This record gives sequence, C-alpha cells and structure tokens, in this order.
Amino acid sequence: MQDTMLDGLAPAGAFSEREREAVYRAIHTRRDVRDQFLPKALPDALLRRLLEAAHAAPSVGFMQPWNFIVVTDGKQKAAMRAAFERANAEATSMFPEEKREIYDRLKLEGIEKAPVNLCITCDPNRAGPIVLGRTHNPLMDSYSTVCAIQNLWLAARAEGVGVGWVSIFHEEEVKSILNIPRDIRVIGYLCLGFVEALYSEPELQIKGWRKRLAIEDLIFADSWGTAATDLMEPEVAEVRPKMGGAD
Ligand SMILES: Cc1cc2c(cc1C)N(C[C@H](O)[C@H](O)[C@H](O)COP(=O)(O)O)c1[nH]c(=O)[nH]c(=O)c1N2
Repeated sequence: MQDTMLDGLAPAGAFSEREREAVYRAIHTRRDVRDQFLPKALPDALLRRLLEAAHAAPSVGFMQPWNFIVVTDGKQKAAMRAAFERANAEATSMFPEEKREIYDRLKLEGIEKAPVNLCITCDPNRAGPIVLGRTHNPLMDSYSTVCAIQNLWLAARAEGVGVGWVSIFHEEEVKSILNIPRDIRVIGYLCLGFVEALYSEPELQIKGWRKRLAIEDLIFADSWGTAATDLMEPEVAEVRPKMGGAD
C-alpha cells in the first residue's frame, strides 16, 4: 500500500451495491426539464457542489477549457428568452409541415422559470496552441466541455435539481448578451432549479416527437453493422439496475 500511495494510486474497486444503484438511478432517471422548476432559490453551497462536479470532468490534455457563467439577473434572463424566441421562430419553419404543429406545441426552454441559468463555455486557447490529445481533432476541447455538463446534470439529479439544456440560439446573440469574448465558444446553456416531479421517459417521447431507439440496433461487434450477439442474450439484457429509492 505504501508503494501504491507513492505512485499516486488509490484503491478503486467496484462500489457497494447500494452505491451502484444510486449511480445508475441518477443516470436512468435524469431528465431534461423545461417546465417543472419550483420557484425556490438554489443554495450557493449546492450550486458550488454542482460546479465542482462539472470541474471534475475529464478533459483533453487536462486543459479544463470550461467557464461557467451563473445567470440569475432577471434582465439577462429576459434577454436570453427573447434570443430563444427569435431563434425558435426560425426553427419551426425548418421542419417538414407535418411536424410543425407538434413542434409548436412543445415547450423547449425554462429560462425565466428556472431560478438559475448557467452558460458553459469553452476556451480553445486555455492550454496553448498544441494540446495533448487535440492534435488531430480540434473538437476535442468542445467534447471535454460537454463531459463537464453531463457530470453536472447527473449530480443535479442526485440533488433533486432539474436541468434543461437550451440550444435554440444564435451563438453570437448569446455572446453579446453575456459579454463573452470573441475567441470563447458557447457550448451549453442550462436552466436549473429544484423539481418535485420528472417525466419517467423523455418528454419528447411522451409528447410523440421521437422514440428511444432499441439498444440492440446500436451495438456492433468488431466492425460497423455486425450485431453484437453476445450482448443481446436475454439473461445479459436482464441485468438492470434497481431504480427505486427515496425521493
Ligand atoms: C446538446 C443538447 C441540446 C439540447 C438538448 C439536449 C442536448 C444533449 N435538449 C434536451 C433533449 O431534448 C433531451 O435530452 C432528449 O429529448 C432526451 O430526454 P431526456 O434528457 O432523457 O429527458 C433540449 N431540449 C429542449 O427542450 N430544448 C433545447 O434546445 C435542447 N437542446
């Protein structure tokens, strides 16, 4: 153990059954929230925990390219909502006619209802021009920032906080409202607030927009298109986490 500690290694076996259940429960019951936010402030300590979860995410070359703009000011939120409304009016016309009616009925943001909004950005210059792991794919810093968002989203589920991702904006408008420098990219804009209820399935599925795909059609073995038959066996598929628990 002494040597192990000198190496910087710490023991890392599987979690206990209860801990595993909790992790899978957060993953499988996390939802995108548009309308269920309660009008209750998020305590600073809780918000700080969520941001620390985000900051613990993996990042290419450990560049940690993210920043977090916490938006609570009513005027800023109103400006963001107006930016959404403009972009959403354009979005409607992009869908085929038969989908437009249902699109118009969907609620796609909770900007003003959520007590906290959070803009997550990516600074491509954070670690200099040549970044370990980004040398052959410049998008890796954006992917890293998305990992931070997912960490926050799962931690929020465990805290009883709902998160809704809003992406129907012109990036330049977001940058102008939030005073974001030119060379910084906007990766995500989230709405956060306590929730008492969440949909049991994606709201887009419940409202008839699109269904969850069968996982069996998505897993390949060794090369594209070859079904991974070992993973399709009923006894393998039956290993599901328990999702009960206190709320
Ligand atoms: C990158 C990105 C961007 C968006 C989203 C998600 C992600 C990952 N989602 C939420 C999305 O609709 C939702 O995740 C799926 O419908 C699946 O539902 P659950 O997240 O499982 O509830 C989303 N939802 C919405 O109402 N307005 C939006 O602009 C967006 N934008």
